[in-house]
Amino acid sequence: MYMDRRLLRWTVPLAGFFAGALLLATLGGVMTILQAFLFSRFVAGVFLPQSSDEPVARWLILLLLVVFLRGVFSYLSDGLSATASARIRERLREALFAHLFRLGPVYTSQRPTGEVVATLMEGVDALDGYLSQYLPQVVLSALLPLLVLATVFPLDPLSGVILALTGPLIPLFMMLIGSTGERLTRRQFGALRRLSAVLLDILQGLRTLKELGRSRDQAQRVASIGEEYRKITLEVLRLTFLSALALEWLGTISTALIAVQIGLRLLYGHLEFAQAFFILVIAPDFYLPLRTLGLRFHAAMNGISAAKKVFALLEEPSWIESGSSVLPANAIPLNGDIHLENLTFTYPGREDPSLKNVTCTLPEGKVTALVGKSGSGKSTFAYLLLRFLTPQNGRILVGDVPLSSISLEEWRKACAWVPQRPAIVFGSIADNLRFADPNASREQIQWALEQVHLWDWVQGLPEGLNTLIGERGAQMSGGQAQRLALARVLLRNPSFIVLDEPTAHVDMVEEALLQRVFERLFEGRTVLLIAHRLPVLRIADQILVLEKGDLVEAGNLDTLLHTEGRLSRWVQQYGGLT
Ligand SMILES: Nc1ncnc2c1ncn2[C@@H]1O[C@H](COP(=O)(O)OP(=O)(O)OP(=O)(O)O)[C@@H](O)[C@H]1O
Repeated sequence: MYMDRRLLRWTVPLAGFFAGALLLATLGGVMTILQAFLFSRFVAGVFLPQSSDEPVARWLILLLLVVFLRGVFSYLSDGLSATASARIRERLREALFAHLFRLGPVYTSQRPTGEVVATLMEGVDALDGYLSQYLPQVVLSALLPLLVLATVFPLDPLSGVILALTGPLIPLFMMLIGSTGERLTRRQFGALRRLSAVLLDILQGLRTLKELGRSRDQAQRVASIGEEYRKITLEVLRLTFLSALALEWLGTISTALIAVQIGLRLLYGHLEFAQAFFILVIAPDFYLPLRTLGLRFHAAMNGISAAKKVFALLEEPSWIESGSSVLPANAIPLNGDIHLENLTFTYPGREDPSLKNVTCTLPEGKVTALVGKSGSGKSTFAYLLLRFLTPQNGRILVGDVPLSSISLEEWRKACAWVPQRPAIVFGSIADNLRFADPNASREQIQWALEQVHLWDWVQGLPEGLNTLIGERGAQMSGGQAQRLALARVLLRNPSFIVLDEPTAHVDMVEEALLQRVFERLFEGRTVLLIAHRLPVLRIADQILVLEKGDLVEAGNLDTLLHTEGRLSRWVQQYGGLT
């Protein structure tokens, strides 16, 4: 039988639900046998003259009661397994989200978002068929036929032998088609993930694609993956229908075998009518759980393929150490100079380190700018400080305390990161600010917005702070989105800030506004400013120059400009600091 051990482990905390569902389904099975018995007695009572003194009305009332109870047991059993499945999926999704947070932005940025979303949404939902239908059915398909067999054998051993011999043909058939089914569903799920990834990428980059006139190519790309998905889905459906047909056929032939031998023996008077009729009525119910297992097998295959992807993501090793807090929380210095000592980092799968033996200090309360050509290691440097990555060699000290001994949670509270395009989530302006501090009062929010010169704008909006801003801040300009992100930083009041040149994509007016915001924001805080343009260096107290992962220059702007080095050469080559 197809089982996934890792998924089974997740069912353990809800074993009570599954046991309840199985118990109720077994009671339903007992009701099925009783129903067949009462039905055969009722029919015998109505149609056979020698049974005229049979309490027919009583059989009928009992029969109706049993049918009702069977329905109730089946409803409750389905409800319990569906609830267990929903809870497991909810917990799995929570665990996946938590793990994605642990993996951090470096991991998510190198995976297609659509693929991760498909695993989180469709992938986890695909487990439902496995958990709520297939898993209980595996047990029931062994239990219920045994129950029927135990009832039929004492009544009529010959029919019992035929049932016992034909029953295993169904699981045998399922095992034969199992590997083909598994291969096909794995391909189907893979195609679905690819389709989701491509669609999301296209939607996110639609404007660029239109500008480049490449939207038609992308439509063809979607069409070709869609076609691949259609073909594989049809193959899966063909296999599903063919196997359903074969299972029906096996069940019907086996029931017919029972019917023929019972009919003949009835004809020659070797069997009583009520007994023969009972066996005939109950025979299909012997095969039913096995056939149902066969039909649910495809849902299970889907679930197993999805489980592989879900657990692959869940077991993805993190590049971040959580850090063990050796000091009491109030004794951890979350400010002080930040020292980097011989820091080296190589991305998994890469040969060359992206940062080589870097040693420097970010002085407390000062602004350090980081410059270097694209790919020189600026983001890697920042990610190591933010602990999105853990260095393979060297260490970072905050004051005298190694960063690795500070708990990740404490450190994250002390840091703020403002990327070039900050995340503005769909929700109100207030929601976007409370992202940083869920307990922030209206006054604090107003204060933060005033500091970043957004309060007048917010007041002019019809719904003020409750105005909805779209995904990626669709109704805000780039500069306003930046300032909203800076208001969040103010609310959090961190001691260390990393900014990835926030003025890179804004006009001169906005840049001037941002400069004023920076003055207030940087006051008394240690700042690392990744600079992509030279004018921004004027704000910095210290400049670090990176080249291919090496720290090649460090000093203040005047010193570096008057030294023959990279920075002065770049200023001469690419324009001044205006
Ligand atoms: N996730 C990753 N996996 C493997 N290699 C990576 C990864 N991220 C960055 N690199 C490599 O590490 C080196 C430094 O990259 P990094 O992003 O730190 O440079 P950068 O100076 O920030 O560049 P940019 O200014 O273009 O953002 C580059 O060679 C890059 O290809």
